[in-house]
Amino acid sequence: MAYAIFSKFQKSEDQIFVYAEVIQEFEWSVEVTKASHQSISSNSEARKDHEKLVSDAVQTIRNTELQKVVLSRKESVVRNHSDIQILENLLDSYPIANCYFFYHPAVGKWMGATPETLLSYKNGVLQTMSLAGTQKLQNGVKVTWGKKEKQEQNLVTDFIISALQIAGVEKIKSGETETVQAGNLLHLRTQIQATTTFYNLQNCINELHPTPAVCGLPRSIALKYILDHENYDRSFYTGYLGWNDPQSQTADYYVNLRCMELQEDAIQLYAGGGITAMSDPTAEFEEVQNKLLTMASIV
Ligand SMILES: C=C(O[C@@H]1C=C(C(=O)O)C=C[C@H]1O)C(=O)O
Repeated sequence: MAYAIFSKFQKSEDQIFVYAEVIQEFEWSVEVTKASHQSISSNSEARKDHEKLVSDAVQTIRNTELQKVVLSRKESVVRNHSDIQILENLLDSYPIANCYFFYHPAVGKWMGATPETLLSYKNGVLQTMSLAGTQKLQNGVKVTWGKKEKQEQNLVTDFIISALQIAGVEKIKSGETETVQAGNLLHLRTQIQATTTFYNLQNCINELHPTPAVCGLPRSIALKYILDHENYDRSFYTGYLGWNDPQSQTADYYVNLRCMELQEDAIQLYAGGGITAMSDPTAEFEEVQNKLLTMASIV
């Protein structure tokens, strides 16, 4: 029987498994979104806090063995639409992302449009990706990437390859690094594939998650840094979600990014970015604002 999984950022916390008695497929024809185009308030307190968080991390990276850490924040915005309208806006606005709506009484309601595959599996082939580095899409402007973005994405690629090796997969191949679009943002992506058995997938996920695209390097030090400094609970943000079907031996898991938690009157938005020795606190705050905006504009 197929089942869906919704997992928190921290592996030690509860995971939600939902067994699927019925799987229904439907087609969605994309329409021009009726979204509210709400903007994110760039309140000076939030800016000051995030810039301080980033500059402290840059100092730590320069002076210790920490190489990269992903730092994030949560922002509450007013809800203007019903759950279903927000889901429609999401599907209309991000047709090439992996859009989801997850509801469970123990968890509440979460939605997202994630650009990042943690792992997908079909016909004995596992696919994953290294996704990092962010810039705003500017129509008509040739895309170039700075040293900071290339280096931070490279760290993720190297980590993924070694995690897969530890998980005992075979025939690891990585593609060219390319620029991909996610809403109004661009990222650097390298696709990576390998062969393995269906029964080794959980082991692969355990090695991969959390990748340095959402945590950092070295992983245990970055994780401790996040828990000690971020000052809020990421909950399901930067966790993973997806489904798994032992019968057809297929699986699809995504990293929970560009996501939100839906409450009665408010929506909690979550976003972050990778910090390295080369990070500029002002630019990092703007990057997080741009990511938050992908969701704020449709709720
Ligand atoms: C952490 C997030 O995104 C991740 C971090 C990125 C970056 O630092 O440039 C880019 C894509 C994602 O791997 C997020 O969207 O909240």
